[in-house]
Amino acid sequence: MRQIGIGLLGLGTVGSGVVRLLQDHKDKISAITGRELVIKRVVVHNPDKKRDVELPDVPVTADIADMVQDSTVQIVVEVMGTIDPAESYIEQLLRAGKHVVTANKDLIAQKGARLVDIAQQKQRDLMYEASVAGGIPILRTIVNSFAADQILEVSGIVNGTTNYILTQMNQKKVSYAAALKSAQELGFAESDPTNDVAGVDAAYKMIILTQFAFGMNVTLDDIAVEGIDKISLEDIEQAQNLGYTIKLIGAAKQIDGKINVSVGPALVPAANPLAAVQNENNAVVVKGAAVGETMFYGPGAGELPTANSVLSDIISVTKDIGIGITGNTFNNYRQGAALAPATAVKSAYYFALKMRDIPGQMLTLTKVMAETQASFKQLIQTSSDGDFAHVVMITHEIDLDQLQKITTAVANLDNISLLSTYKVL
Ligand SMILES: NC(=O)C1=CN([C@@H]2O[C@H](COP(=O)(O)OP(=O)(O)OC[C@H]3O[C@@H](n4cnc5c(N)ncnc54)[C@H](OP(=O)(O)O)[C@@H]3O)[C@@H](O)[C@H]2O)C=CC1
Ligand SMILES: N[C@@H](CC=O)C(=O)O
Repeated sequence: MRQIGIGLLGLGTVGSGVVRLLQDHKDKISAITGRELVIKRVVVHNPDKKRDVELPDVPVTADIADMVQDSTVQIVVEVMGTIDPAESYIEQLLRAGKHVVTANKDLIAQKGARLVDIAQQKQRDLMYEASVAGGIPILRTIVNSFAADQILEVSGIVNGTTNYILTQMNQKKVSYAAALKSAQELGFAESDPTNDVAGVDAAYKMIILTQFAFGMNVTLDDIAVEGIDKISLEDIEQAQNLGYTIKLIGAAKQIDGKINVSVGPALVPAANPLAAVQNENNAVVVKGAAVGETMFYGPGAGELPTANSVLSDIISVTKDIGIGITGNTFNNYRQGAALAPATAVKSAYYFALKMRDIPGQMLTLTKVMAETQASFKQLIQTSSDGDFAHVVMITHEIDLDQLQKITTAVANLDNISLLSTYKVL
């Protein structure tokens, strides 16, 4: 059987999973592709590090030139992460005639368009299924199965680390710091987890999803991004008492023909299926004009689930090589949609407030709401410790301008302070 030479750029969590799946499912992959997939070379940061996968006789070096010049390698799997030097490495590999499969959402979200152009010029494949929602095959599903539908919204939980942290805080009352440490140990978090907890990793995934769903290129500057780093155990408990779970939600929606993209924590009602998505699992809801609402669920991070998505790309590329059709872009949908203005974006909001327990406080709050032309869905006193009362207010849908006005007005009140604000789904 003819061989396809695979090169690995990175042999950490995902790279090790790719090796394991290639070794464990060798025969099935050969039966499906008609080729024997053989790892020919590995490039890592530190070639002397002990690995927990065995690759006898495969050269492991730290120099990208070794990979670029290796004529036995046809497909390179980039699972090292970061922009610099990954962007330059992939460019060199494509220009040298290699096909590239990557799980690197930072890179695809920020530099994808340029790399896609290079791949097309060189008639090479560049695929990145694992870059969004780890083990859920969402990108290929949007390309293939939603091709004829008009997508109205793509939203959900697209970061495994933050969902793991929030689940641990919710179910086991584990502290934020301890839950993050455990997500790192389990291999869900990025090597620097700042982007995970700040919502930036989810925003990169929403950039890619927006490109696939709406054919539109957005940048990080176009997205309102908020992370989970300020969420306390008290916030989580309070939400739970009211029948909600706090989740980090990414959403790209069509509003009057324009697109809004956001990432931030939201209170999800217990009856919403997203509330049941636990630990490192992700769920992506795709609403189509024809199909209605669909939801895709599965592990959003971790060694083998992510490696499975990488392998699905390797197999696609292998098939393309076999029938001589390489160089088609992963997603070729492009349209000139515009961004929706902030005032078009509406949601219900939750406000947790602490107020001095003196007469007239609820009236003061009601006045703020009336002046902002906003209305309450719920206004509840949740506790009182004598001098102070804790109050939760949930509004009907308001726009971002009203949200800002309420927040500013409350900040100017003497005896009421705002503890936290969250969107409510
Ligand atoms: N972990 C996950 O669940 C998921 C990860 N991803 C993405 O997959 C990619 C890899 O993630 P993950 O496996 O977790 O990362 P790891 O940190 O576990 O592994 C990174 C690997 O890249 C190597 N590496 C780092 N810098 C360089 C460099 N300059 N030159 C050569 N090799 C380098 C490291 O080498 P060495 O081992 O010698 O240090 C290591 O083998 C990232 O883009 C991540 O965002 C996507 C979906 C899920
Ligand atoms: N750090 C990411 C890994 C997968 O993309 C996450 O936690 O989702």
